[in-house]
Amino acid sequence: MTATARTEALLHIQASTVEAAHQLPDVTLKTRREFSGWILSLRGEKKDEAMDYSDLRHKPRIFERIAIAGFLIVLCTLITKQSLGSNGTNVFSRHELGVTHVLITGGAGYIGSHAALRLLKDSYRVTIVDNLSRGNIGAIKVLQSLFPQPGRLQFIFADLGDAKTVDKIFSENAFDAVMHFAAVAYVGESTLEPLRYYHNITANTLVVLEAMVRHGVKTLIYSSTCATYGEPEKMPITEETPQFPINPYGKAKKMAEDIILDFSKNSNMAVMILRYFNVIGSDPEGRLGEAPRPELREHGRISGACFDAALSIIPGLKVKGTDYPTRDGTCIRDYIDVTDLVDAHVKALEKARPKRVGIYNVGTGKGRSVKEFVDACKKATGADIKVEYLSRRPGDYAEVYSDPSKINRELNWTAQHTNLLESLSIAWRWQKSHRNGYSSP
Ligand SMILES: O=c1ccn([C@@H]2O[C@H](COP(=O)(O)OP(=O)(O)O[C@H]3OC[C@@H](O)[C@H](O)[C@H]3O)[C@@H](O)[C@H]2O)c(=O)[nH]1
Repeated sequence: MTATARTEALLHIQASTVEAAHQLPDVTLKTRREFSGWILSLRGEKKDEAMDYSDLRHKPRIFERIAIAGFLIVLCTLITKQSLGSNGTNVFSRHELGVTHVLITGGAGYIGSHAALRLLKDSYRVTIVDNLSRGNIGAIKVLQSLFPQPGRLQFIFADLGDAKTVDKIFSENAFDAVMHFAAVAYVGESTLEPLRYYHNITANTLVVLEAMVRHGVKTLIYSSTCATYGEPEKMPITEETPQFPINPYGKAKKMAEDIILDFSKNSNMAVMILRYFNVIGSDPEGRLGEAPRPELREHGRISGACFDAALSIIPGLKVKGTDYPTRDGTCIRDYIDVTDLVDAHVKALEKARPKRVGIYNVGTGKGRSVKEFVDACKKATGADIKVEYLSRRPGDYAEVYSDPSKINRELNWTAQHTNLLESLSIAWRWQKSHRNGYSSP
C-alpha cells in the first residue's frame, strides 16, 4: 500500500467514525447528559435541563479528569485484589476464575489419583507426573475417561529423579500449585532398602522444589507422614510433638520437611505440609481404589493384606507383633479415609497464601489396634480371614494417633468418614471387583 493510499484509508476510517458518533443511540446521549449533570452537581452548579451533551462547558475539566481517573484506578485495584488476593497469587480466587493448574506428582498412585479426581471434579486443571513404579496406568485411564475434555487432565510419564525432564515439564506448563505425593511409602521396605527411600523421598523433593523456584510456582502441598514423629511419649500427637522418626521412611520424610521448611524461611512460597496418619478407603463411587504392586505384597499395608487374605490371594493375614504395650498387644494407628484426606488437600490449597507455612496432622483423633482393624475387615469382607500372629516388624512404633484440632481450627477440616467398617466396606467393593488391581475387571 502506498503512503497516499494509506492516508486515504485513514481519512475514510475517521470519516466513518465521525458519522457513527453522530448516530449515537439515545441511551448514550442520556448517559452523557446524566454524566454532565453529575459533573455540574460536583461543581456545585445548577443542572441545566436543556443542556446539550456536546456542550463543552459540561465536559470535565483537567483536574476533574485526573480525579475521575484516580478514582477509577483505585476502584479497579480494589476489584482486582478482591479476585486475585492481596498479592495476586490467591489460588482460591484464581480457581474461581477457572484457571488453577495443579501439578500432582504421583497422581497414578492410590492417594494421588483420588486427589486428582477430587480436583478435576472441583474444576481445577490437573497435570499428573508419574513414573508408574508404584502407581497404575489404570488409574490414569479412569481419570481420562471421566474428564476427556481437552485441557482438563494431562498425564506425563516421567521420573522426578530426572531433573532435566522435570525442568522441561515446568517450563512447558504454567503450574499454579504442586501437590507432591510421589514417593515410596512402605515402612517395612524402608528398613530393607534405606538408600532407595532416602533418594526417592529426599532427593526428588529437592528436584521438585528447585523446579518450582526456577519457574515461579508459588504453592506447595507436601505429603508427609505421622512416621516423622517416631514413637512419641505422649498421645495424641500434636504438630508440636517432637519428631524423632525411627525408620528410614519417617527419617527421609522428616528430611524432606526440613528442606522445605528451611527453604520457606526466605521465600514467598506458600507451603502446606500434611502429616498423614494411616490412609484407608476408596472413592465411594467405586471408580478408583488402592492397587499395590503384587511384588511388594510382603511390605504391604494392613488394609491391602486383609483384602488379599479375604480374596485368598494370600493364605492368611500375618499380624506383625502382639507384644506391644497397648490394650491388646498389637499396634495402634489412626485410620483416615482417603476421601477426607483429599479434602484436607483441597482445603490446604484454598487456604494457601504467600509466605504462609502450615503444618497439619491429618487424622481422625481415634486410635485403633491391628486386632480391631482385622475384626472390622472381617465384617466388611464377610470372609473368615485366617490370622497368623508373628513377631514385630522392624521399624514399627507401638502407638500413634493424632490430635487434629489444629487442622480443624485453621483449615476448617474435620474427618467425616470415621466409621472404620464403612470405609473398609467401600474399599472392599472396589477390591473384590478388581482382584488384580486395575488390570482385571
Ligand atoms: O500385613 C501386615 C501389614 C501391617 N501390619 C501391621 O499393621 C500396622 C499398620 O501398618 P501399615 O503398614 O498398614 O502402616 P504403617 O503404620 O506402617 O505406615 C503407614 O502409615 C503412615 C503412612 O505415611 C505410611 O505410608 C503407611 O505405610 C503395623 O502395626 C503393622 O505391623 C500387619 O500386622 N500385617
